Amino acid sequence: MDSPLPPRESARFVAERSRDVAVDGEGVRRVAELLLAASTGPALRVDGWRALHELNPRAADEAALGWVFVVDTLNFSFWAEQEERKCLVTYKGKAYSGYWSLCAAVNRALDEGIPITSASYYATVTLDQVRHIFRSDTDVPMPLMEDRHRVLNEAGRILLEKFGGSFLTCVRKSERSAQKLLHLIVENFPSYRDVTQFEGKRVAFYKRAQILVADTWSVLGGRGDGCFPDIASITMFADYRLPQVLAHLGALKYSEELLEKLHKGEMLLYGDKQEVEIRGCSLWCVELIRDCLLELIEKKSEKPTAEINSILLDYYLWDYARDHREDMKGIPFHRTRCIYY
Ligand SMILES: Nc1nc2c(c(CN[C@H]3C=C[C@H](O)[C@@H]3O)cn2[C@@H]2O[C@H](COP(=O)(O)O)[C@@H](O)[C@H]2O)c(=O)[nH]1
Repeated sequence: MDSPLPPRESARFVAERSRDVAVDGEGVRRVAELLLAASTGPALRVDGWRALHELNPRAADEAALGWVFVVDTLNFSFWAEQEERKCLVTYKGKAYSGYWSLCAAVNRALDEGIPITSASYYATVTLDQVRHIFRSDTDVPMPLMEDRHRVLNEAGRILLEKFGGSFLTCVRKSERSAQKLLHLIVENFPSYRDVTQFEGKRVAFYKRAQILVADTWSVLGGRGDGCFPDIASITMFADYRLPQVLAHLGALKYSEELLEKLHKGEMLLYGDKQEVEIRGCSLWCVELIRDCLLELIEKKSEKPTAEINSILLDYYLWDYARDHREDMKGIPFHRTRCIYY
């Protein structure tokens, strides 16, 4: 079977043919201007990954990479049916929701002496143990618990068989190429194969594989095994939060028909035409924002504190969405239940 279009080309293909979602040029420019103001600050830097997020590993070693691998293997589908009734995990006195509830549960397990980041453990962890490790403080469990159990066993078994149980071994096989690491991940780990089709073409957004490469780069601070000269070839990660914040900021526009569907909370299936249009246009939108931002920086002839790439823009916008949850209430996110994002 022919290999799918890579993420950036997939996004361009979808954006050029999309009918219910469109990138707004004026909105793109406004977001680029918002990011320009941040471009000299701590946020748009690889070190922000650790500095701005207390749950991320403090170290930059093999264990920290093991943490990143297991977290990104489970980094999907945290949205709650009802916003006011959701999974919460309290860690060191603070309650975390969504993606952070996953990180809090992993850290809580490690503190309880459960080796949840060791492949030899999660390759054979049982469903009951997974339910205990990712238990919620509320009566609302983390979504897709059975899928989480299945992908954990699968990823653990493959990491043991092919990489001696160490994600660092997989990273070193990439020989410091982000693209090679991306392909090692999707070729070896089936749950990362975020591939669908649009108008007869196979398209790949590889959301969890790309964020795994990005988090590998981040946890290693872009140094040593994490020094990827081609890291700028990684695009934003097509999840359900970025489209929402891009629509909120006016860079993405939905058709009336789609907006009505989203407001009603209707589910979109993974691979539905409109779901692919939302993800593809969001990815393409961030590529255009990056191009516009680099032009603005050039004009201001202000040297950015560090290299600006789509990963850092994504992280910034994802954090922005977290910090502006209230303001974004009027803009619905799309509801898809899957293991890919
Ligand atoms: N585009 C993009 N999507 C991201 C992330 C993250 C967290 N990663 C970084 C963030 C801080 C650390 O530095 C991590 O490196 C999670 N997600 C996705 O969001 C959804 C969960 O959202 P909510 O329900 O609100 O928690 C779900 O699909 C999850 O897969 C990101 O960064 N970008």
